[in-house]
Amino acid sequence: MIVQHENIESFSFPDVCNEVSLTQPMMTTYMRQKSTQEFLMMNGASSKYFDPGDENQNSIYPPGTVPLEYQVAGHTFGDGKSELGMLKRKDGLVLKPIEKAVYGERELKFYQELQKATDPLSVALRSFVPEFHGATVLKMQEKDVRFIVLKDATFGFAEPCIMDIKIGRQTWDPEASFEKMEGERKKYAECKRDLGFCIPGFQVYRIATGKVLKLGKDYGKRLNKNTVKDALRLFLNAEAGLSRELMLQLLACLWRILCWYRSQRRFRFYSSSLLLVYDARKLRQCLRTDLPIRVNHQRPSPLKLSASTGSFNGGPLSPDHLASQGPCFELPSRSSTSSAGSLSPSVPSTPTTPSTYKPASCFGEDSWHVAFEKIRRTHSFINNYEKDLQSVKEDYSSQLDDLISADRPGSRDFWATVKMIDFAHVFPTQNDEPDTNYLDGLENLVNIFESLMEEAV
Ligand SMILES: Nc1ncnc2c1ncn2[C@@H]1O[C@H](COP(=O)(O)OP(=O)(O)OP(=O)(O)O)[C@@H](O)[C@H]1O
Ligand SMILES: O=P(O)(O)O[C@@H]1[C@H](O)[C@H](O)[C@@H](OP(=O)(O)O)[C@H](OP(=O)(O)O)[C@H]1O
Repeated sequence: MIVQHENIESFSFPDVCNEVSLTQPMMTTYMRQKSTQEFLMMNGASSKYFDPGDENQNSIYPPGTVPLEYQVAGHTFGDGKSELGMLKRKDGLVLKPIEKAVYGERELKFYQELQKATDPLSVALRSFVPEFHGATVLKMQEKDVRFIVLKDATFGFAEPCIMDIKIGRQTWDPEASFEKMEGERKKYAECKRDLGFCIPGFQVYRIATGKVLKLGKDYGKRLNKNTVKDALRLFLNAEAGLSRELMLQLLACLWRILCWYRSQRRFRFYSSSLLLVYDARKLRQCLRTDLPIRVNHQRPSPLKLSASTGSFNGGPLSPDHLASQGPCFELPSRSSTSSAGSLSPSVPSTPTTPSTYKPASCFGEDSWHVAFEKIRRTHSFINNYEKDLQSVKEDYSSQLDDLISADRPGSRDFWATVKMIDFAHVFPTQNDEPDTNYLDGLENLVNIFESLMEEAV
C-alpha cells in the first residue's frame, strides 16, 4: 500500500513499504505525531492528531483509545479482512480485540490461567509474554467488543523498532479446516519450509537514513532463506554498524525462550509469534558512544558458535537428544508432563521443575551481569558443546561487564527485548514429544542471530 503524504517518500519496495522521513533526530517527536496522524487517517480516524487521552475526538474508536500505531502484523482496522485491530489506551496498555470468538476466548483463557499459575514452568513462561491486565468490554459503533488488555512491549521506547516473527512450519492448528490449512500452507512458503519461521511485518527507525521504514506481509511473503538475513539486518539497523549490545540483549532473550521451550512438554504453539523490539534512540546513543562497547572489536573475537555441535541445528529434536544435549537444568519427568494442556496449578500433571531451574525475567531489576549469569547457566550443555562455548561465554562476560561499567550512566537500562505473543492457537500436547514445529523455527532463528553476532561491532 502506498500512502500519499508529504512525510512519506522513497519507496524502495514500491507496494509494501511506507518510509517516513525524519530529517533530523530533533524532529523525531514531531514526525512521530505526523506518522500517527497518517496512520489514523489510513484507519478512518479523525485527520487531526490526537493522543489516546484526547476525550473530544470524533472517531469511531472508544474514548481514550486509538489504533495501535506501531502494529506491524496481524488483524488491523480497515485491512479489508477484519473489522477490528489492536488499540492503544492512554495508560499505555494495548487492547487486542476478540473478533473470532473461539480464537479470542482461547487466548484470553491462556493468559488468565497463566496469570494464576504458580508452577515453575508457568512462572518462567510468564516472564516471556506481555504482562496481562485482564479483559475489558468497550463499545465500538454500537457493538460491545471484548478486548484482552496487555502491556505494550515497546512501553517507554522513544523510537520503537518492532518485528513480528511467526514461528513454525505449520501455522494452522489441529482443528483447522482443509481450506484454512491449504491457505496457510501457501503463505510465506519458502521461509516456512526452509527455516520454520516467517516475518509478517516490521518497522524500523533507520539510523542510516533518518527514516521510519514499515514493511508488511507482502514483503514478508517474498522472503526466502537467503534474503531473510537481509530483512533482519535492516531491522537491526546493521547499516549503521550491527550493535553487539543490541544483539546481546535480543539473543539473551531468545536463548532463554529456547531453553524454556526445549524443556516444556505441555503445549503446542501454532501460529504464535515472537515480537522483537528495541528502541532506536538508545541504539543511536549506543553507537555514538565510543566506550566501552566499541573497545571490544580490538580483542580477537571468538564469537563463533560452532555449527558442528548440533545443539542449535535445525533438525528435529528427539527426547533422547534433549536428554543428552539439552539444557543443564533437568527436564520435567515424563509422568508429570503428559496431557497437561491447562496452566491451572490445580492440574495434577503440572511438571515438577527442579530447583536448579530458576526462572528470571530477561530484563528488569537484574543488572546485566546477574541476568547474563542466569542465562549462562540455562544455556549450558552437558557435553563438548560446553567446551566450545567456553571462550564465547568468557568474551560475553567481559562485554557484559563493559556494558554495566560505572562510566556509562544509564547503561543498566535495557532497551531491547523479545516477547512471545499471539496464543489464539495454543493446544495441549497429546504426547510426550517436544514441539518440533516451534523448536525448529526458533532454533533456526537463534542460529541466524548467532551468526549475525559475528558481524557485530
Ligand atoms: N503486547 C504488545 N505490545 C506491543 N505490540 C503488540 C503487542 N501485542 C501485539 N502487538 C502488535 O500487534 C500485532 C499483532 O498481534 P497478534 O499477533 O497478537 O494479533 P493477531 O491479529 O492475532 O495476529 P495474526 O493475524 O497473526 O493471528 C503484532 O505484530 C504487534 O505489532
Ligand atoms: O499473514 P496473512 O496473510 O495476513 O495471514 C493471516 C495469518 O495467518 C493469521 O495468523 C490468520 O489469523 P487467524 O489467527 O485468524 O487464523 C489469518 O487468518 P484469517 O484470514 O482467517 O483471519 C491469516 O489471513
